[in-house]
Amino acid sequence: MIRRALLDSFRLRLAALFGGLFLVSALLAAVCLDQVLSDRIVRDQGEAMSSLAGSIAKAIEANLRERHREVLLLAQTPTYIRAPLDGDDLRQSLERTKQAYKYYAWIGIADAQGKIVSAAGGMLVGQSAAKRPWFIHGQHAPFVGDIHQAVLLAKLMPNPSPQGEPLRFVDFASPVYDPSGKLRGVLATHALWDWVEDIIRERLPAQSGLETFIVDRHGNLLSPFEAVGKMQAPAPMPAALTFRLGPWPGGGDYLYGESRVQEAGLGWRVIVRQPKQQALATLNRLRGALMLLGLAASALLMAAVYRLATSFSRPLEQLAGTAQRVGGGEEDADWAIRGGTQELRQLSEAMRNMTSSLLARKQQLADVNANLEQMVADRTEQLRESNHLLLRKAAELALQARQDALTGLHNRMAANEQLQEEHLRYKRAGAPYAVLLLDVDHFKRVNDTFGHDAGDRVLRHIADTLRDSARATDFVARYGGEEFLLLLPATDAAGAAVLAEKIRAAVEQSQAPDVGRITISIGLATADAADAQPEAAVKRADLALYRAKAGGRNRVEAEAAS
Ligand SMILES: Nc1nc2c(ncn2[C@@H]2O[C@H](COP(=O)(O)OP(=O)(O)OP(=O)(O)O)[C@@H](O)[C@H]2O)c(=O)[nH]1
Repeated sequence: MIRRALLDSFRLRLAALFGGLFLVSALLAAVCLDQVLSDRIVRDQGEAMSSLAGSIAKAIEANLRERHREVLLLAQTPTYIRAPLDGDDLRQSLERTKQAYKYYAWIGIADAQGKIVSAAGGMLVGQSAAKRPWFIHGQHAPFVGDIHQAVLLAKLMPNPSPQGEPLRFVDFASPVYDPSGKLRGVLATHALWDWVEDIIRERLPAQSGLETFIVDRHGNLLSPFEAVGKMQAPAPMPAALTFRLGPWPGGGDYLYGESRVQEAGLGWRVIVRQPKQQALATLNRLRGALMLLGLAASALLMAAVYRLATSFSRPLEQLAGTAQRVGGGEEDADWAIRGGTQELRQLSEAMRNMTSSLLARKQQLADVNANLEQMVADRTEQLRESNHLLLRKAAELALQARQDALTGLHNRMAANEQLQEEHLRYKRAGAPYAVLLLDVDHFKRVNDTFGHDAGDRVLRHIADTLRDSARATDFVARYGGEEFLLLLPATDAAGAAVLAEKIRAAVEQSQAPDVGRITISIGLATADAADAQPEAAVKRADLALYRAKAGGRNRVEAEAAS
C-alpha cells in the first residue's frame, strides 16, 4: 500500500522520471566517452611508452657514441701513435682512462699480432686476443661489438651480482697506427653492460609498473637478464608505428612502445611495455569516476526535480484538501493557494466560483424545499380540518338519520337497530326486555279540530312527557305518525306495566297545548325465548295496543298470556 502510495505521488514520479532519464543519458554518454577515451588513453599511453623507449635509446646511443669516440680519440693521441705499446706512458693513459669511466671493466692494447701488450691493472697482459671479435674487426676500423659474456676476463674479475648474472660487456675497439700509417695494434675497452641497466633505471622508476627490454637485431633479448633466453621479443614494428596494443609472444596482452638504437649499426631495439590491464587502469578509474559523477548528478537532479515538483504539487494538494473540506460540509473553506503557477491560480479561482455557485443553488433548493414542506404542512392541516368537519357532519348526519325531526326522539330506524342490539344481548345474557307501543287516542280529531300544527305540538308535548317519565336507560322513539315505542332493557312484564301506567297517567293528567286533555293507549309485550327476531315482541305489543284501543282507549293492555 505504502509503495503504491509512493508511486502514486506526482513529485516522486517526476523525480524518478527525470533522474532515470538523466541516468540513462549519463550512461549513454559514459559509453560513448568510454570508447573515445579508451582510444585516446591507449594512444597517449602508447606514445608515452614509445617516447620513453626513444629516450632510453637516445641515451644508449649517446653513450655508445661517446665511448666509441673516446677510444677513437685515444688511439689518435701521440702516446698511442709513438710511445712504446708496453711502455709506462701508454699504461698510465690506460689507467687514467679506466678510472675516468666507472663502467670500463677493462681497457688495454694488443699488438698487431693480437697479443695483449698493455692494460689497466695489467689484466690479461700477455694473453692473445687474436681470435676475439674486437681484435679481428678493430684491426681494420673502429668497432663496437655486440653484448657478450666475459670470456677471458670472467676468471679475473669478481662478479658482484647476487642473481648470478654473468658479467656482460660491450666492446669498443680502434686500430692504432704509427705516424707512417702502419698498424701498431688495436686499442680496446670492455664496458660493463651495467651502464645500459643504469640508463634504464634512471629513466624508469622501479614502481612504474613498466618493463623495458633491449632486443638485438636478431630478435634476441639482451636485457633484462632474467628474460634472456626465456622470453621472446615481438617482431619489429613497421616504421609508421611507434606503439602497439596486442598479444606478447608467450602470452598476455600488453601495450608497448618501441624505439631503435641507431648508433654503430647494432640494430638494437628498446621496448617499453605495460600490461594492457594496467595501461587501461586510468580508463577504469575514469569510468568509475564518471559513473559516480553520473549517479551523484542524477541524485542531485532528482532532488532538484523533487523540489520543483513539490512546488507544483503542493498547491494541487491544497486544492484537493480544500475540496475535501468543502465536501465534508465546510462551506466557507478558503480556496486560496500559496505559490503555484498562473494556471493553478486560475484553477483555484474557478473552484472558488464553482463552489459559490453550487452553494447558492443549494441554498435556493433548500428554500424551495422549506416552502414545499410548509405547503405540505398547510395542506395537511387543511385536510385534517376538512376530515374532522366531514366526520362531524357524518356523525351529525348519522344522528339525524336516526332522529325524528319533529320531536327530537329516536326515529323508527334507530328503534329497529336498538331492538336488534337488545334482542342479541337478551339472547346472549338472558336479560329480558319489554316493549311499550303507544298511540294517541283520536288524534285525527285533534288535527281536524285544531289543525295540523297543533297536532304537531301535541306530539312534541307527548314526547316531552315520555322523556320525563322514562328512565335514562329506556329507549324512547317515535315509531310512526302518532305512534311511539319504548324499549325497556332489563324489565319484565310487571315492571313494564308499572311504567306504562305511569306514562298513561302522566299524559292524561298533563295539559297538551291548544288541546288540553289528551289520552294515549299502550300495548305491552316482553321478549320471549322463542322470538327469532325482536319484531315478534313488537308485533305482540301492537296486538296488545289494538286490544287497548278496542277496549275503550286510555289504557294499558299487556300481551295475551300464551
Ligand atoms: N298533526 C299531525 N297529525 C298526524 C301526524 N301523523 C299522523 N297524524 C294524524 O293522526 C291521525 C290518526 O288517525 P287514526 O289513525 O284514524 O286514529 P285516531 O283518530 O287517533 O283514532 P284512534 O287511534 O282509533 O283513537 C290521522 O288524521 C293522521 O293524519 C303528525 O305527524 N302530525
